Amino acid sequence: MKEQVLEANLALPKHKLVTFTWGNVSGYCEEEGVIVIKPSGVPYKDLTVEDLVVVDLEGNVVEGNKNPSSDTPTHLMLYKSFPNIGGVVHTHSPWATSWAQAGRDIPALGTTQADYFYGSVPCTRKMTDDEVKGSYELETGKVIIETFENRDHLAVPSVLVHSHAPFNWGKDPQDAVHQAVVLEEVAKMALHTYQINPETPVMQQSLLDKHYLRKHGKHAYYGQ
Ligand SMILES: O=C(CO)[C@@H](O)[C@@H](O)COP(=O)(O)O
Repeated sequence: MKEQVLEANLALPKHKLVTFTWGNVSGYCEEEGVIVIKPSGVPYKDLTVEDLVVVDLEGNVVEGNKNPSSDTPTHLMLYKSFPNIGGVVHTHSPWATSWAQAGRDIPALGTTQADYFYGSVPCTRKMTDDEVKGSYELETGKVIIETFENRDHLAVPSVLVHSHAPFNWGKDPQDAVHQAVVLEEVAKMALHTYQINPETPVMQQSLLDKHYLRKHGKHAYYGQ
C-alpha cells in the first residue's frame, strides 16, 4: 500500500492537479484498520516511501516520523462513512477548484462526464463560521457526507468543497487519482461550454444512462 500511495501522490503534480505542497492522497488498509497518507508540508519532489505516515481510524499515528497531512480527519471521515472505497485524493486542481470557489455543482453536459459520473458533481454547502473555527478538517468531512446523504458515492466519486477544492475517491489510490484527473477535465470543459453557450442545457437522461451504465452497470461502480 505504501508504494501505491507514494505513486498516487507523485501522480498529482505530474497531472498538474497540485502546486507546491497542495493536496494529498491516502490509501486504506481495511484488514489492519489503518490508512497510509502523505506527510504534511512535504514537497512532492522530496517525497519518499519512508515519509509516508500510517494512521489508525481514530487518527493516531502508528508509524512514521512526520506529521500526517492536515487533511487526515477528512480522509478518515470518508473511509468510515463511504463503504467500498480504498483511496482518497484531495487536490487544488484549478478548474475544479474554480467551481468549488464559485459554490456551483458541475452539471453533466456531455458524455465525457457521463462515462465517469452518473450526473452532476456536487458542491457542498458553505460551512458555518462555527464549523470553520472548530475542527475544520473534521467538519469538512461531515459536510461532504451530508452532501451525499441522498447520493450514491460510488456513482459520483467526487465532490467540490465550497470555497475550498475537490476531494475524490475510488477503489484504490490510483483509481481515486484517475477520478481527480477526469474531474479536472470535465470542470474545464463545462466552463468552456458555458462560455460558448450560457444556455447549454444539461445532457438528456437517456444519453447519461447509456454512457454511464454501459461502463459501470447498475452502480457496479468498479465496472463489470
Ligand atoms: O487544503 C489544503 C490547502 O488549502 C491542503 O491541500 C494543503 O494545505 C496540504 O496540506 P498538507 O501538506 O497535506 O497538510
